[in-house]
Parts: sequence; C-alpha cells; structure tokens
Amino acid sequence: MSLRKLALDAYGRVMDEGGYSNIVLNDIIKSHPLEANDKGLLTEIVYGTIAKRLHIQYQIRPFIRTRLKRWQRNLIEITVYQIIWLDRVPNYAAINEAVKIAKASGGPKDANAINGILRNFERSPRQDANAIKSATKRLSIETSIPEWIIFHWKTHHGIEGARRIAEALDSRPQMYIRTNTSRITRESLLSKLTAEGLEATPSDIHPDAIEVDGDILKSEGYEAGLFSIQDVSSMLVNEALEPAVDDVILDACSAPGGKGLHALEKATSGHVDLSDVHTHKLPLVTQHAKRLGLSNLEVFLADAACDEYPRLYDKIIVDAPCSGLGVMRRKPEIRYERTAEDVEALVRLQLEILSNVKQYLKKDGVLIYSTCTIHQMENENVAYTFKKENDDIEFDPFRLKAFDFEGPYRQILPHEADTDGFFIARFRKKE
Ligand SMILES: C[S@@+](CC[C@H](N)C(=O)[O-])C[C@H]1O[C@@H](n2cnc3c(N)ncnc32)[C@H](O)[C@@H]1O
Repeated sequence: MSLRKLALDAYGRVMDEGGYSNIVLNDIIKSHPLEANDKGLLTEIVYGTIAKRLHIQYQIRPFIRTRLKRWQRNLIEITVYQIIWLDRVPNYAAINEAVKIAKASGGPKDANAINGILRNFERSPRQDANAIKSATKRLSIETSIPEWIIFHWKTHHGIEGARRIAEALDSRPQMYIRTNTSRITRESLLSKLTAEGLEATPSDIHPDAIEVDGDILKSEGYEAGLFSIQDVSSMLVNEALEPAVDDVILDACSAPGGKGLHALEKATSGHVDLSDVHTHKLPLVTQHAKRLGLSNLEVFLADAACDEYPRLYDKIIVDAPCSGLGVMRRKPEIRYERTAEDVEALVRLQLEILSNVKQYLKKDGVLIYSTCTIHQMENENVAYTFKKENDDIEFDPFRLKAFDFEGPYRQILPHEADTDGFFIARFRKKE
C-alpha cells in the first residue's frame, strides 16, 4: 500500500473513529514494514495534518463547492498539509498521489473532483488570516486550536499570553527520559547513553531528567530498566511530593505508572500502591515496575472517586483524569475531542476523587493534585474548592527550584521551559 494511502487510513482512524494518533501509527508501522525515511514521512503527514487541521480547512474552504465524503475530505486535508508545510515533497507529486488514491478508492469521477480542488488550491494565493477581525478566531485559525480553548486562555492570560501558550504547543516536543535513581545515577546513565552513540544532555529542570534525541527505546538501558520515558514537567510531581525513603504512598490514578513508579524509585524501603479504574491499563503499570526492578508495590483496580483503600498513606498522588490541553504537542487530536462541557464533568470527577482519597491520608500526610492541562477550572478552581469543602485540608507550599517557585500550587505553561503544560497543587491533612 502506498505511503499516502497509509497516511489517509491513519488520519481517518484518528479523526473519524476516535483512535489515538500514537497507537494508530504504531499499529500501521508494525504491520507495514517501511524504510526509516518513509516512517518519518508518514508520521509527519499524520501528526502534522491533525495539528494543522483547522488552518487547512480554513485555507481550502473557498475551493470546495460540493458536499464531500469523509475520505475525500481527509484526502484533501493530508494533501494540503503536504503542499503548505512539506518542502521536501513537490506539490505535483503530492497531488498526483492524491488523485491516484481517489481513483482507486472511488473512481474516475472522484479522481477528477479531487484533482480540480487541489489544483485550484495550489495555483491560488493563500487566505490571509490577518483579515479575520476577531483576535480569538484569528489565533484559533493560525494555530488550529479550537476557539473555546483560545477564549479560555485569553480570559486568564490575555491574548498575548494565549498566543504564547498556543504557539509553544504548536512546536515539536523535546523528548526526556527519567533516570531510575534506584538503579543508576544520572551521570552514569549519561555516560552509557553517550557510549551507545545517543545524544543525551542533563536537564536543568529536574535532577533525574535527561534530554534525548533519536530512537531512545533502542538503548540497552531501556530494557535493563535504567530509565523511563516521561516529560520533565511530570517529573516535577516528585519534587513537590518529596518522597522519604520509607514512605507509604498511594498513586490513585496511576496508569501507566509514571508518577507512582518515580515515587517508588525514591521510597526504596517504603511501599507504593498503584491503582486505576481501568482494568486493561493495570498490566502496563506492572510491566513498567518489573522492567524498572521495583518490587515493593501493589497494583490494583480501584475507582478513586468511591472505592475504599486497604491502608492509610503518608502521601497520596492524584494525577487526575483531565482535559489534557497541556499535551497537545504529543497528542494533537486532543484539542478536537474535548468540549467546554467535558471540562465541567471532569471538574466534578476530580473533586470526587480528591474527597474520597483524602480519607486514606494519615494526619499530617501530603496530597498532591496534578493535571496535564491548562484550564483554570480543572486546576486552580479545583484546588481552592477542595480546600474550601474540606476543613481538615490545608494548602502546603512546595518548591520547584528550576522555576524559582515556592507556593501551594503552580501552573506550568509550555513556553516557560519548553515542557508540556502542567499543574501541581500540594495539600496537607491537618493534625
Ligand atoms: C493522567 S492519567 C495518569 C497518568 C499516570 N499518573 C502516569 O503518570 O503515568 C489519569 C489516569 O486516571 C485514570 N482514571 C480515570 N478515572 C479514574 C477514577 N475514577 N479512579 C481511578 N483512576 C481513574 C485513567 O485511567 C488514567 O490512567
């Protein structure tokens, strides 16, 4: 099957069938052996078209005069992405490929229609988004982030703040790994990776973090459990949590295990319970724990909003289900899946989870609430509401050295240190 046809299938599975871009692409790459270059091009076309979809639709709208079938619309979108953003693909090649696919998928009529739209588009000047009067709509079209999200950011950060967030989330993410400090120091891991020919640099955002480039999963150190792949913003949960070596900790929304296993790498003579509401995700947690050589843990099914837990904890992590607007760089489709109404439902769930799990926190115990989103309602508002509704809970200031920060909660914006957008709040149960 041709590379563009694979891209079309992947794009359709994500945009029309709710697939996750990374999983869909991994499936396709596994079942269709491709050269490294082709893998790169396929990934670029699929991620790129998803990330630029609203802008593409804005550019192509004047050229579409009939109702298109989904696959036709998708084919036009992936081709327009190549025409606008991929210099290494000549326009005629991208259009010819699209016409071939249209002929094979529909027939000569479809091929003609697609050819007409794409050639018209190619030889016409691009639409100028500066002509859009509303600043919110303009930024939405420029960055392909839905208007309700831009509007929210504008309300809380001003239009220039919203632009900085949107543009940072439109950039390519830096890949980070987290040193498994229960097995190796960061310095030794850095030497190993460099000896394997990988590009690896210590990060100054977190002492366990290393910036990497290239196919890091190929490193021997991965199977040997010397590191995990994790964005550095997620590692900051550990800095806020400050796990002691013998702490008993609960990670109540744990899958696939990132934050809880990081805590366990520090609490080497303690214990961590890792639970999640989705049965199918639990094996992932167990596999990662095994790979990392961590054993003083229990992985189990629990609905953090209502279930009971088997013990009291020194520390609890609630890395809550959230709208995920901070991780758009890695999951570009997330921006189209969420609605303002989803946020209200998420806020209710977040508060239910916090109120339930705090019953299992020891007196003077620490509770961390985190999300990977940039939304005031799910972050600051949830933190304040939780504190207000629970007399036995108080804010507990923590430090984030790299951000020169001390306070009870912190929204990390993606342009501050080229990370995902993230939020952390710390509470303590009163004595
Ligand atoms: C942001 S993810 C957690 C990521 C994880 N902490 C990590 O660092 O790898 C949120 C998790 O919450 C889980 N979840 C959603 N609703 C839940 C509930 N009611 N109780 C427990 N877990 C829940 C989801 O299955 C998902 O795995």
